Amino acid sequence: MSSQNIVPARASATRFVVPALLIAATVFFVMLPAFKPPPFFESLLYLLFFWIALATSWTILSGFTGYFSFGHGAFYGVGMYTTANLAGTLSIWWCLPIAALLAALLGVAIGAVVFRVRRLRGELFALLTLALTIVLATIILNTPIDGGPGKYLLGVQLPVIYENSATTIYLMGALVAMGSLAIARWVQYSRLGRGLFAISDDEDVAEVLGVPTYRYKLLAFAISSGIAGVAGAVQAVFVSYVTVSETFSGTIALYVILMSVIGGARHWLGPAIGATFVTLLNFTFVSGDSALAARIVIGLALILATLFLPEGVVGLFRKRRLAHVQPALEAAPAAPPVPPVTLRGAGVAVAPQLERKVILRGEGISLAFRGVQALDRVDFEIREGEILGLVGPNGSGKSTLINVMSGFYKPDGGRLLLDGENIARAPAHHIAQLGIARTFQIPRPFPRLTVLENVMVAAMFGGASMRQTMSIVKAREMLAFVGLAERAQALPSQLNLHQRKFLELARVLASDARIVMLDEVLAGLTPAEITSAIAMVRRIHGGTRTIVFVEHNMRAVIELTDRLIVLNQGRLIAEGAPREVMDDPAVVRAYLGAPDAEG
Ligand SMILES: Nc1ncnc2c1ncn2[C@@H]1O[C@H](COP(=O)(O)OP(=O)(O)OP(=O)(O)O)[C@@H](O)[C@H]1O
Repeated sequence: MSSQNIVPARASATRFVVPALLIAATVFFVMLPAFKPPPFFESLLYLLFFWIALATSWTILSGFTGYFSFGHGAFYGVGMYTTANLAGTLSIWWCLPIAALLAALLGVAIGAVVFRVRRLRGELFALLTLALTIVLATIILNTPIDGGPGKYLLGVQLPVIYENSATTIYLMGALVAMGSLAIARWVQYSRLGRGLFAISDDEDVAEVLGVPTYRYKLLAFAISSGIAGVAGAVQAVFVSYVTVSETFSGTIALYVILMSVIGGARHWLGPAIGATFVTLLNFTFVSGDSALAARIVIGLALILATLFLPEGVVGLFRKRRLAHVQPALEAAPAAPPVPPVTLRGAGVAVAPQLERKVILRGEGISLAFRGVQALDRVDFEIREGEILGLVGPNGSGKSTLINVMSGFYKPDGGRLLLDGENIARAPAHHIAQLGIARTFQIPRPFPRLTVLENVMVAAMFGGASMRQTMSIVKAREMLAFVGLAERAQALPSQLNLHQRKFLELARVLASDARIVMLDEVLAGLTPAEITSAIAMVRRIHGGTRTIVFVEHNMRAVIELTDRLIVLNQGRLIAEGAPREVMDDPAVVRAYLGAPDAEG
């Protein structure tokens, strides 16, 4: 799936083939009425266009971003009723943009509230959109927008472009469908798309890597609902009688989901393939008077697609491509080779450390989780170019502190000063863009993006803030650095734990972070892998990069770090040169679990 998202596929000559085909198809459909096809053919094509536009619009939000909407009928309905109410007084050419705008505004208004709440993902989001459709239908039914009996559009004057106004509707449908395909394709391969696919895979990680998740989701919602609005606006003229029961019936939402899932919801062309399949099937069976048979076949297709084609029909081609590179992936070494690096001896003179500039300072950082005081007025500083060890027994607050510094959690109290600016309440993506990057204790790669794409996201959205083409170069460079060049096209599930940890390292490196926070990067590794990982951390440091190193492996801590801070039960209990700190009686007591650990 994901290998088709990737930019290099577009960097070749084929980059221009698809847009040229889209333009050619648009010209073909616009010219078609000149050849006088039978009227039923125009109607059939119009229906096809309508479903292509609607299913494609659904995919931009739900397929790309992973926020499944069951309420797409609401945005389509806004478009329907915009035309139904305005077409008597305004030209249809005005109705279409107004419908798009109103539907997009509704999408943004809902998103502005819903996307702020982390909980409202998955099935909760789906239920909410369903509820929204019901609320909207009730409002429209009980106000002059509809009023109850429905709205007739028989008096609407449509410009005649060919011989009759029916062809004008066909033309509008063709343009909306082709336009929606062009927009979906643009979104998929753009920076926005890169962010949306990352959000779909792991929204929290996307945010921590620098993707402005809230803004991107709103944008996707606006584009998606805007297209649905225009499709509805044209459909109103096509059906010429608009009722609440028809417009807001669950069928519309169900059909677009069905079409997208069958065709492939994570690809711009997937919904169009699904829409073509379902519409033609419906047409064939209904014209043969067997609507029930059509439903059975569509249902079966959905079951088969769910079972065997999780990426839809488009996934068939994608799988073949991945299978093509599989032998090369298998041939790659199991563990990335790391050049021998001379480890620096333990303990570094304290005086030069103190002279280093403080780049991040925490003052009184506190955070409690339902009664558990994970961090209790912690004061600390991180100095430029040092490797700072952050240690402490299990549950002492190390990961929580990393989470606070990366913006993953907001502290209850205290200040976090980066070059003097308080970033304690800044969004995580902003902190990433300021050059603070982190790895996760248990690696969290984007599962459906390739290894290369995973690193590209960090290069594009982190401190480096690169353009997409440059991010490929950077990602390749960083994968080579950590020894994963051969695995660039693999999916993270094809990597072992050691390699997944190195993938996380490649991500923080690609982001050009000033401060790199490594959360238990050695946990779960074999002794040989630990040696290679320690060498890698040393190489990443390169004598200048600032690293915060959270670790339980004391050999590694002593070997690597310039300075240590020790947490116990959320409090900072010691700070200083590694060996001195480890000999500190308070630290010894904390590790041995003595009750008076604060000593
Ligand atoms: N999201 C959360 N919800 C509730 N409690 C939490 C949450 N995150 C951390 N805690 C609690 O906060 C305390 C500190 O946890 P934290 O994970 O920061 O410790 P740690 O030092 O990283 O531990 P370890 O070395 O085992 O990873 C623990 O008591 C933990 O249970």
